Formats: sequence, structure tokens, C-alpha cells
Amino acid sequence: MTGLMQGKRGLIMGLANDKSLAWGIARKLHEQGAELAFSYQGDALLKRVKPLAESLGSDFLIDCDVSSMDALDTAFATLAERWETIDFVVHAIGFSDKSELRGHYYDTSLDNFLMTMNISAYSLVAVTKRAMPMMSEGGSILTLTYYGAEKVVPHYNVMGVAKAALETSVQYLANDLGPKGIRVNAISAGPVKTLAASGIGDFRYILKWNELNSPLRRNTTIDDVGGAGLYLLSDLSSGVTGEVHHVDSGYHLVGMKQEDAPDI
Ligand SMILES: NC(=O)c1ccc[n+]([C@@H]2O[C@H](COP(=O)([O-])OP(=O)(O)OC[C@H]3O[C@@H](n4cnc5c(N)ncnc54)[C@H](O)[C@@H]3O)[C@@H](O)[C@H]2O)c1
Ligand SMILES: Cc1c(CN(C)C(=O)CCc2cnc3c(c2)CCC(=O)N3)oc2ccccc12
Repeated sequence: MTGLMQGKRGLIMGLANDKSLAWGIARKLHEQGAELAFSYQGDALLKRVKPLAESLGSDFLIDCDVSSMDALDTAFATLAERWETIDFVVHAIGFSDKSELRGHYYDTSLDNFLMTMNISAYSLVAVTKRAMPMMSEGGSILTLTYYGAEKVVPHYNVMGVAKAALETSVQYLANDLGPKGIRVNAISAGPVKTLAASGIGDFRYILKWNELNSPLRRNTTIDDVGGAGLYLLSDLSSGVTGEVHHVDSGYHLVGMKQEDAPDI
């Protein structure tokens, strides 16, 4: 049977290892017949990303630090050399100085505020600008956000502000690109123990709280995110753009501790 993504190809940005949300998405896309290119952040990550990409039949690896406009120009030129058109881009990138992802938001430095907004929010605009001309047959762009954009999650701090900017950017980009048949959406994922989650104080508490208080009473997996990513990147979501789709076991619905949740 032909897959949902048969004949489709695109770029996955933000794969670091086999715990990455990008990995959950890449696997599902490959299963459904997509052809994949991967961008990674520097040689240190290449040794982990290369074997993962190869396991999905891809030898198309592109070094790209999204804080550099030259690197973005070079990355998309390399992409266009081999593939004249692409059907999708996954933007699974976010970063802040972890010393400011604890304590008070009012202690956020200007430097880290700007760096965090650049990498975690502006980079989607910069990527979209460069992907657009390659999506002459239309396309789908997907980014990853978190509930901390909508409501205060203690210590998510400047990342929450950046994700709020990212989510509104999704709306403005969707409106700009709609006439070109390019859709732009976000998945708001529940907490998942990834590289970007390690080094966060009391992450185990956040995971446990979500497990005990989400409607599904379980944490989110990268396969949960992969399935929803496949939907948003495929023609099944042809009428969907500018959307933030929660893949969080329903946690965003909850306004108070569940009765059956033990104290943790
Ligand atoms: N893990 C979670 O709990 C969770 C929940 C919701 C949303 N998210 C978001 O999902 C996305 C993917 O994160 P993840 O949890 O899979 O962790 P991850 O560490 O596996 O992925 C983050 C990626 O961002 C890349 N990156 C950081 N700075 C970069 C730069 N300047 N240029 C290029 N790449 C850069 C890293 O190399 C890494 O591959 C992020 O946007 C994150 O904010 C994560
Ligand atoms: C959930 C959750 C996350 C996971 N998540 C949704 C994220 O978006 C990850 C954000 C993040 C951004 N930059 C860095 C790190 C994490 C740690 C390593 C590093 O050096 N920089 O991070 C939190 C930080 C504080 C509170 C909750 C969370």
C-alpha cells in the first residue's frame, strides 16, 4: 500500500538524538514513504545524527546553526542543489541559557532574552523565508511549542515568552503563505525527557505532575508527537493552517489538581 507521504520530501531541523521530538516525527514520516534531509547544529551532533538519518535511508545531512543567516542561506542552497522543490519543513529547535530557566523571570538578561527569541522564535521566520521559494507545489511547515507560552509554568521563564512569539508567528506566517498553498502549524507537546529537558532542575517533578494530572494520566511520547506531526505534514490536514495542536495527554484542559492525584 502506498504511504501517506509517498513522493513527498522535506527537511527536518533539530534532530539531536533518538530522544528528540524530531526523531519521533522523522520515523513516522519515513514509515509513510517520505524522503528526508536533516540539518544539525555542528559537528558534535553529526556523529549522533548520521547513523539515525541512515537508519531512515537518508544521507542528506546539512550543518546549520539557525542563529547565522549565512548558515541558513548556505543550508537552503545545498538543499536546492539536490532537491528543486520540497513539500515540508519541520522546525524542532529551541534554546536558552539554562541558568535563566530557573529562578525569577525578572532576572532575565537582555543578552539571553535576545538570543532566546532569535533561536527559538525568529529562526522560524528565517527558515520559512528560505523554504517558501522551494515550495512551488505548496507545502507544510511545522514547529514545536509548549504550554508555557499560554500559561505560566514555573521557571520556563523567557522560553515561555519566546514560545508565545513563536505561536503568534505561526499565525502571521500562515496568513502570508496561505495564498501560496503553504500551511504553517505548531504542535504544543507535553513535557518529554529529551536532551533539551536535561539540565532543567526538577524536570522529574514536572513529568510526574503531568502524568498524574493529565486527562490520559500519562506522559507524552515522541511517538504521540510523531503521529500528530505526520497528520499536520500530510494532506490529511489540507484544511488546517495557523493552528496550535496540543499533543499533551490533554493537560492544557486542566485547571486544578486531579482528585485521584497523590501528593508528590
Ligand atoms: N522536550 C519537551 O518537553 C518539549 C515540549 C514541548 C516543546 N518542545 C520543543 O521541541 C523542540 C525540540 O526540542 P526537543 O525536546 O526535541 O530537544 P532536543 O534537544 O532533542 O532538540 C532541540 C534541538 O534544537 C537544536 N538547536 C538549538 N540551538 C540551535 C541553533 N542555534 N541552531 C540549530 N539548531 C539548534 C539542538 O541542536 C537540538 O537538535 C524545541 O523547540 C523545544 O522547545 C520540547
Ligand atoms: C517542560 C520544560 C522544558 C522542556 N521544554 C518544553 C523546552 O522547550 C526545552 C527548553 C530549553 C531551552 N534551552 C535549554 C534547555 C531547555 C535545557 C538545556 C539548555 O542548555 N538550554 O524546559 C523547561 C524549563 C523550565 C520549566 C519547565 C520546562
